[in-house]
Amino acid sequence: MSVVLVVNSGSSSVKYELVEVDGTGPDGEGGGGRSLASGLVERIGTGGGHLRHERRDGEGDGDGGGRTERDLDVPDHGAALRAVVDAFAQHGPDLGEAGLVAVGHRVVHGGTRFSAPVLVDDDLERAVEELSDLAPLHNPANLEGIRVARRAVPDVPHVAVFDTAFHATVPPEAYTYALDRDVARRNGVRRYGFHGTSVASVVPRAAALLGRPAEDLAMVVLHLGNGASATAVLGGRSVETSMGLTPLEGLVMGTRPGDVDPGALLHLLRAGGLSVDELDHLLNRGSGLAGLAGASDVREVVRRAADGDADAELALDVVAHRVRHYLGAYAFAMGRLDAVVLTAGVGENSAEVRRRALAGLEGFGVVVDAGRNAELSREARRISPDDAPVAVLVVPTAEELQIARETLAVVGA
Ligand SMILES: Nc1ncnc2c1ncn2[C@@H]1O[C@H](COP(=O)(O)OP(=O)(O)O)[C@@H](O)[C@H]1O
Ligand SMILES: CC(=O)OP(=O)(O)O
Ligand SMILES: [Mg+2]
Repeated sequence: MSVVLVVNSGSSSVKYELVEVDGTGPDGEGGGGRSLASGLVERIGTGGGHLRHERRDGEGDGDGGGRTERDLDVPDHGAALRAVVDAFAQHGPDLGEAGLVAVGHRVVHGGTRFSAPVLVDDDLERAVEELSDLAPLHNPANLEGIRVARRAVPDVPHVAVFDTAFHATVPPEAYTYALDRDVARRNGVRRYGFHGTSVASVVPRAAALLGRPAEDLAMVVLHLGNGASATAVLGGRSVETSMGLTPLEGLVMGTRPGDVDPGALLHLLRAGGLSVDELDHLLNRGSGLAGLAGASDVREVVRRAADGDADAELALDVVAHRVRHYLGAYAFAMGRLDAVVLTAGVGENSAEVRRRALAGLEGFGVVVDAGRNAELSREARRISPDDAPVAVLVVPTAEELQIARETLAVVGA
């Protein structure tokens, strides 16, 4: 039994989990994990942050058993991480007594240098910083998390687990952009892909649900959260993915547009009068659902659409249209399709987005059973009819457990 603290710093949130891992077998299969505590700091940098801390080790304080919630000011990810450390100190479990063997950190961009998890040191911190330009919503947050956590928990090794790593198997024809090859090479312009740890965590669960080895399966994994991506997974390996050099490409997201004609960006710079920084802000924070419908949270957009808001209605249709675009492309890229796997905040919870995205695909064997789709469940499950040619599965992402396992593999505990 080994206890690992996992820190998942996202664009506007920090998720964390204290996991007891039993066994470190092959990726995704080996041993399960028991969550001792987990939590979330959200709405970072908005002036109205919120912390939820939950302990599941049977201990606990206050009326809500092991659950504590409070609003607090979290101007940045450093402050969020300090709040997390405080929450453990105040409400437990005590990190000093938990038998912690390592801290695992999600790092979004690993560039070409990191295709596997590595120990954190000052050099790694510098590398994460240098890649910040390519993941401005994520790498700076990841780095702040690492810095605060290293100071707060200095006695155990810290490990960085990269979103990009799982996509190291994508072949050259899929990661190469058809730019001038010298310009592209000099500037390191190629597809990397992200959300890889999440995808790696759902593939074995999907295979188990189907009762077939992942090696035999062609799946498209739709990670639909605040960021969103599609990944073609053939024989258990990533062969194509929708995010690119940066986490801007591909599907429509909470505040990011996904694919846009690059000519439109030149036009905005030249004729639209935007500065580079304004364009950066537009693409990373002012587009996607927020840009189309005025709200980045799918729950809010679905509410507005139900109330007859035409912008919200169109936004959901654009989201669905782009999902189908990638689904079709990846089925053809793989030459077959056994399963569509939905995961992350939206994929796991929004029956409405699932319904819209997969509507009208019966001719290709993709069918969603309305009753199964509407069921509220936290379990991995099938939402297609049992006899449909393509299985449609909802599988909760186990990003934190996956990071814990990969962290343990690095520290050899
Ligand atoms: N019950 C729900 N119904 C619909 N959408 C939900 C629900 N819960 C969460 N979401 C959506 O999930 C998104 C967050 O997904 P998540 O995977 O946690 O993103 P991230 O890791 O990028 O912060 C929210 O923006 C929200 O739109
Ligand atoms: C890479 C990425 O977009 O991550 P997230 O969905 O956590 O923002
Ligand atoms: Mg996420």
